[in-house]
Amino acid sequence: MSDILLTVRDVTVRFGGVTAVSGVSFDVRRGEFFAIIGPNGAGKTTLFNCLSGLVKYSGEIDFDGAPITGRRTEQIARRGIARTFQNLGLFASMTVLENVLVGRAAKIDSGFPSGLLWFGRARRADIDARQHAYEVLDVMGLAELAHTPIASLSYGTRKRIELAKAAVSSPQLLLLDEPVAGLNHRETEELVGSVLALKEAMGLTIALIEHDTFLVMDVADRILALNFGEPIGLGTPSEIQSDPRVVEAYLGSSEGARAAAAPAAGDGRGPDASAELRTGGTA
Ligand SMILES: Nc1ncnc2c1ncn2[C@@H]1O[C@H](COP(=O)(O)OP(=O)(O)OP(=O)(O)O)[C@@H](O)[C@H]1O
Repeated sequence: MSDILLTVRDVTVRFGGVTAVSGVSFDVRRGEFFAIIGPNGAGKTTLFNCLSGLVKYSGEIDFDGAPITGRRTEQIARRGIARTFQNLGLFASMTVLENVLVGRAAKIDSGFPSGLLWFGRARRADIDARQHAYEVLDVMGLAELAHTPIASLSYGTRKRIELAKAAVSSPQLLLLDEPVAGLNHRETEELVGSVLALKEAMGLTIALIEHDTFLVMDVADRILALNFGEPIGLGTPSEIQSDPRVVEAYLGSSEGARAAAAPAAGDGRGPDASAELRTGGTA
């Protein structure tokens, strides 16, 4: 089995006159925590939409040794790519467990004929799904909320339920689209803790889009930086942090790039732009 789970080769997306993603190539290794950063409009969400089969693109994407280019969203989900979105997709009147089980349904082939002919098997699948949903909630420390209606939970907890819903399909690759947007410090820590616990327990590979660069530098194994749809840097957090092109994109000036390349902060030669990137400068 190859060490590489996902390969993106020369992917380009155009919307009319706008090139949202331009010639992007990268690999994601099995078990890796991979992050995509970039200023507003850099093409991050569009790139995720390519991975989920939601937009048409030129180029090639392979997942787990086979092409997924041209595949429909449901086919890609069944192959093992799950995703959270920026907006919550939960049913407020349903319980936590019921919502999480909606995520499991994406994985199960419970078409009418098989449900009819294999009642015993379908019932078994339902029991297994519930058990697995409890296990996922338990890993996240949320099992006691299983029968609580979503409507009575805080926004931060709902975000974690959204995560459980994506994880319950036992994906190989979990795509997280700005999962901590709108969360306070404590809620952010809880959500990141849940992501890392799930990654460990389920052997997940994670790809994350995130504006909070401090968080990205803290959790990612490798980072891809985009600007105006183009890849401008790919490497470890420390490589990205000291990459003049990345710093320039964030600060919008070559002055920033020079400052980032400086050997140390506070040497009297200007602002420490790499510190800005480290501590969560606006993405
Ligand atoms: N459906 C669409 N139709 C036309 N243009 C689009 C569409 N979706 C995205 N774009 C444009 O493509 C570019 C990239 O957008 P995208 O949302 O991928 O960026 P992003 O990095 O995710 O931004 P943000 O951080 O603000 O979410 C932008 O110029 C955006 O306006």
